[in-house]
Amino acid sequence: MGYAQLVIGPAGSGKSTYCSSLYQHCETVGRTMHVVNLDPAAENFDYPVAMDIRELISLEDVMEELGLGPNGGLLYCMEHLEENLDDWLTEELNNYMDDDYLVFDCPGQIELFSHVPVLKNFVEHLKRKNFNVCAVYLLDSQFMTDITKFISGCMASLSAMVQLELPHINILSKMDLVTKKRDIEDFLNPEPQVLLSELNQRMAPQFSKLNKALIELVDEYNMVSFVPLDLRKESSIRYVLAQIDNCIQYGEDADVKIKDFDPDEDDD
Ligand SMILES: Nc1nc2c(ncn2[C@@H]2O[C@H](COP(=O)(O)OP(=O)(O)OP(=O)(O)O)[C@@H](O)[C@H]2O)c(=O)[nH]1
Ligand SMILES: [Mg+2]
Repeated sequence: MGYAQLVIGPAGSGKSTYCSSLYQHCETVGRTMHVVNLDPAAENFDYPVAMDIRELISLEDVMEELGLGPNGGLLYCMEHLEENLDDWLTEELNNYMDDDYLVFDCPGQIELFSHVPVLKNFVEHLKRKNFNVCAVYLLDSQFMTDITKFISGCMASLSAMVQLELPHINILSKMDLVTKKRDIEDFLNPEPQVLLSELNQRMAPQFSKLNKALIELVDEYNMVSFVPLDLRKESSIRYVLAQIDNCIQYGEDADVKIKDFDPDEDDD
């Protein structure tokens, strides 16, 4: 059994920075994990790249040879990845062993996890290869400062949740940029009634029915739980990682193994 995080979220939400901070954290605590680059447009990395989509296909080539723009080119690259799951990905995954922990740094184009099936098929492939996978959805705390942005962030996260059908953890990134902690707290543990009245204040009266339906949706799916992440704090990274590990049952088998090798136990 392998373990994997699929790190997704809008462009610039801090996915690659999160991956590299997570990598450093794991180094510090003596834990092995591998970060995989799935962004064909990425150029600079703050983490050692364990697997790299750019070895399969280069965005530059695609744009040049097919005359595509950056976003169309990216979709082409991802579809190419989808077509190569059985050979390229399978071969790459063969380099990893049973208990390995992989973190996939995904591109930020939102259509990848809301419209096209590539990530869904990618995840299905990982599952077939015996990986426990969790979606880690990053949302920039800077976009959580008012109710309309909050709702829009929730909807984007929900669309990924519905598409991928994975255990799903929402993370509020860049908490170091939040100066007024109280503004954010309203959104970390929101009261549906408070959200609704704020939303009604912002929107014209004819939206009140829609507002009610949206808040009910957000409330019922219990998707409003965002875990704050402040990369300056080791304790914050540790907490986020523990939540995710729990989600993919990482560490549960390890406990059993430690027991198996208990030196104090008689092996008669
Ligand atoms: N202050 C602060 N800035 C951050 C943090 N995380 C990321 N950033 C900055 O936000 C910008 C985008 O970060 P990335 O990690 O590249 O974001 P990304 O989600 O990988 O972006 P794409 O791959 O382009 O979608 C960079 O300028 C980062 O330095 C954080 O925790 N705090
Ligand atoms: Mg990135």
